[in-house]
Amino acid sequence: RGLLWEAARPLGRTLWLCAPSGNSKLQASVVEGAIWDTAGQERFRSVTHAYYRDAQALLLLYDITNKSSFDSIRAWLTEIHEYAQRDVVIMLLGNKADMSSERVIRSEDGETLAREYGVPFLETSAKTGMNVELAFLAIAKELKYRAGQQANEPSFQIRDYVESQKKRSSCCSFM
Ligand SMILES: Nc1nc2c(ncn2[C@@H]2O[C@H](COP(=O)(O)OP(=O)(O)OP(=O)(O)O)[C@@H](O)[C@H]2O)c(=O)[nH]1
Repeated sequence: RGLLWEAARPLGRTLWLCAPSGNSKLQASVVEGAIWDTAGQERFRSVTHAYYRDAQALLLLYDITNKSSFDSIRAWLTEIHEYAQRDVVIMLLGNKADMSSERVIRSEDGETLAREYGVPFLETSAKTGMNVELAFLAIAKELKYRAGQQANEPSFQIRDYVESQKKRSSCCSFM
């Protein structure tokens, strides 16, 4: 296992069932994809391009307990702008939200940065699973919308969807 294995690991495969609406006959297609976990460290930069260059979506994670991980997001966004597909779906995630006692990055700071770059934002926890499904679901809905876009179909806005679902989960979390 060399540099390439350390730079990116396959996390799993996805199967999207796409059924474009507005068709008289149901045309469902199964689209297969792959999810890769790429390394964040500087020393892998030159290698990780190869893994995200053709990606349809990128989840950009920082650690809410680690300021340098947050500070490197701007550099990643600049790099993505240079190397990734022009229409790539990007989502910013502030991970380790379960570690509130060690938090150094406020949720508002993540939101402000995301707004600046026009990307959706969520705080997540890989430990508790908080918002993990929502992040992947939002990306899947965006890609499905793009793939089957019909002329008179209402447009799907990933940022609005994430914001509405975030509100919905916080409004009902006490129930
Ligand atoms: N409490 C908590 N720990 C987490 C969470 N996500 C990851 N960790 C822990 O953080 C450590 C680093 O996780 P990794 O997934 O290796 O982090 P990474 O950013 O992918 O690291 P690189 O691959 O080196 O870029 C591990 O010990 C994980 O168990 C989380 O949401 N909450």
